[in-house]
Amino acid sequence: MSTRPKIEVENLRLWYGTKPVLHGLTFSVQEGEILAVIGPAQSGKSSLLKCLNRTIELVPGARVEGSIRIDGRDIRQIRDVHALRRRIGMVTPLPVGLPMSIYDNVAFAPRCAGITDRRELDARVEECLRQAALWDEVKDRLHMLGTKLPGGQQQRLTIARALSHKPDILCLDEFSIAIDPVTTMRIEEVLRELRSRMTIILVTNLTQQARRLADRTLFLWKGELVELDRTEVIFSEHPRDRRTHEYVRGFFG
Ligand SMILES: Nc1ncnc2c1ncn2[C@@H]1O[C@H](COP(=O)(O)OP(=O)(O)OP(=O)(O)O)[C@@H](O)[C@H]1O
Repeated sequence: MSTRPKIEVENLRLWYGTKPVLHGLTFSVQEGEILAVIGPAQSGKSSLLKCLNRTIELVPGARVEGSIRIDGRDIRQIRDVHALRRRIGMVTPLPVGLPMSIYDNVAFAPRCAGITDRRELDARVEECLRQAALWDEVKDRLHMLGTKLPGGQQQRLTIARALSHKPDILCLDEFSIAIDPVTTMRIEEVLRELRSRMTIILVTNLTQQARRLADRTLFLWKGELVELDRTEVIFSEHPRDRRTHEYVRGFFG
């Protein structure tokens, strides 16, 4: 992990209509680290991810204050919002396969980016499916409908699609909610492999998943950043805040 901040969030506030949801978050994410964001339901974890890729702008009535910088640049100043979103791969809780073949699911973004050469596309599809630990299972049926895959494979296909943009940041929102423990472990291995190449933000209700994977863990509670520290500190007997201790021990959630 480098010590260069990839993402710098400063005094980030969010409202849906008049309802305050994020209350002035300030933190940074280092290049090449896995940062876990944990917290009970409705704490604002998914909303935070939406602020990062500016999809929050698609939510009627949402208002954002404060700043987010990626590689030192304020994301509000990025004119081409689609270019920003391509840099940030997003994996949602339930797999969202496009109604097309496995191959086309992964080739979709590169084609949109203008790649037409078949060999280049083949190579990109294979690379992304390998990175998502899915290649060996699907290489002989790439032209099968992606949505026909079982849930765990579909979620890995979603990851392959997120990687097909060649993002330098990968955000995962409760990626294991609909998949079995064995597939979850495989994807966790994939994330450990990917961390050397990209910065990863992992939103999870599973505190033990954060403990297994994250370099640092941020505890969000009712839109407030309660504590951010190295994961072993957050899960130790003595995190800084009593609420962190109670949450990770399962006293509330
Ligand atoms: N589009 C929306 N319009 C209005 N309120 C919303 C919207 N999306 C989320 N909220 C509210 O914002 C708050 C934070 O929700 P968010 O989904 O960000 O939390 P979360 O920590 O990701 O929760 P969960 O773990 O249940 O997914 C909740 O009170 C939720 O009801």
